[in-house]
Amino acid sequence: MSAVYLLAIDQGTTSSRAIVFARDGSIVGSAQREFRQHFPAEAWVEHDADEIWQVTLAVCREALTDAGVAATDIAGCGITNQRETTVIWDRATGRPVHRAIVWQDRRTADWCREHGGDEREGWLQARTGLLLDPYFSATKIRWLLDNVDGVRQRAEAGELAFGTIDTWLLWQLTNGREHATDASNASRTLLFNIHSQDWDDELLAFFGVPRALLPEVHDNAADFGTIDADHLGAAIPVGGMVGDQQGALVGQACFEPGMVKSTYGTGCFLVLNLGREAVTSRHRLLTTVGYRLNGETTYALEGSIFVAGAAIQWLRDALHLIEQAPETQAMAESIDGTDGVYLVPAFTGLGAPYWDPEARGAIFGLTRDTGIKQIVRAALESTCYQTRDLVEAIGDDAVTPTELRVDGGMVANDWVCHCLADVLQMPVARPAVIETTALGAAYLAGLQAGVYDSLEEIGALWRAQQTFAPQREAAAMQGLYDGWLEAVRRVRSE
Ligand SMILES: Nc1ncnc2c1ncn2[C@@H]1O[C@H](COP(=O)(O)OP(=O)(O)O)[C@@H](O)[C@H]1O
Ligand SMILES: O=P(O)(O)OC[C@H](O)CO
Repeated sequence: MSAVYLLAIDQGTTSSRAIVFARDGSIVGSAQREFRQHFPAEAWVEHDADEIWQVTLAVCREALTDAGVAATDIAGCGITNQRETTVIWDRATGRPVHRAIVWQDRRTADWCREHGGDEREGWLQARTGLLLDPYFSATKIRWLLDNVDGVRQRAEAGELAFGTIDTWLLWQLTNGREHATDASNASRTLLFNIHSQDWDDELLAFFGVPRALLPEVHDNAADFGTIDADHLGAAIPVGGMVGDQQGALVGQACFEPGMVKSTYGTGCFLVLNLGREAVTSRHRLLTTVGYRLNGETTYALEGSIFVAGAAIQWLRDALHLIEQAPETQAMAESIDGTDGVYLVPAFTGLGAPYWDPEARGAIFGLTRDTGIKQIVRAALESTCYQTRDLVEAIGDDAVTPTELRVDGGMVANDWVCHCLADVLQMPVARPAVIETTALGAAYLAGLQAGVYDSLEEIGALWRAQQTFAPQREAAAMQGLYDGWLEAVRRVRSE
């Protein structure tokens, strides 16, 4: 019998990746390509959905070649994606009516402000677990319906389809046969009721979105159709679909309530498994679908920090204090502390749990002795302090985790992992397979294909590459964290 492989498509904000995994979760081959970012106006961000499809198809082919695996040896494909990003296309031609509006795009901020208010926000949070914010898909769809010629009429006539990027790729991969999404992606639109697990007519009426636009919503491991043989050389079933942060929750095998993962890329997304209970946050964290399997929903609480690795990019590209991100490790290690220097990277406001779009970044505590190393270390520390802000909030809303599973480009930095363990006063585990998002999608496809029988079987495959235990004293860390809270207080707009 030939070996069994799984193909994961990871369609991110700046690049598409495809990875071929073996049954044990090891990587056999991969490929990655970046695509163009479009910034047509201040705070607007768009992607060309056709370009996304083309680069994604290309990396799938390249990954199979890199792995030396034929499409016929792939038991199933899983798709994971940048979430919320919105595409509307013509069902007859498969052509988008406009460029995709990306999750980062803020063009609907005024609409959100005008239609918000405590009562309305409470109503939305109770149904969707989310906030009224341009981040989510609903107001992006509305903008397309209101601003692109003929789109509202064509949508109402059933001629058009809406999808997040998972749905768009599935449509293309199946040559227009499948118009479907999964519960985790649907739960990021503001149109999906996370309790009834269905599109919600009252939400659709509020945002003015015709139901005819919407895809079917499946479990995360389900029959999503089959990739047409002309794309990859043989028909491949699509058995898994999941938003990327929930994909990492699965890839990190956080299957028990109270388990939490945190992904450190450009920003940072921390996701806690809530089990069957859709806890409502008092700290403006998001209640979302972690995953839905066999019709049973596991909920999750999510906190997002806008700037994590992006602060390191800023040190490199704007301040020219470093040439490469990995240099920051030795610089931080070479001093005992920042001598009271704090860097609050609120470049685009503050995310969870503050949600203060008007706040701006600052560096505090500068003296004649402050040098590059102190500023670099303060930038790394800011990511750890912001993680503690989120952990404190989820502890108050739900449960304080006992361990943090981390992934993403920034945790290649050992010093960051040590610092996280110290600031959180809890062990920080870095897994052997760092591509957790794609791995999660592959696992879901493997569940559907019968490669795995259960989440327990998948959980047993998870291995820590290294676990970092707290080394510095709790009292000293509390003192440093108090200094951070004071620095945040000083940058806030209210
Ligand atoms: N050794 C390192 N130390 C600190 N930051 C790092 C290191 N390596 C990468 N980074 C940061 O991690 C980010 C890249 O991580 P990645 O997971 O690829 O992000 P994304 O998927 O958001 O593009 C960059 O912002 C970079 O500055
Ligand atoms: O593509 P990423 O990794 O930046 O993730 C984007 C998130 O899904 C947005 O919610």
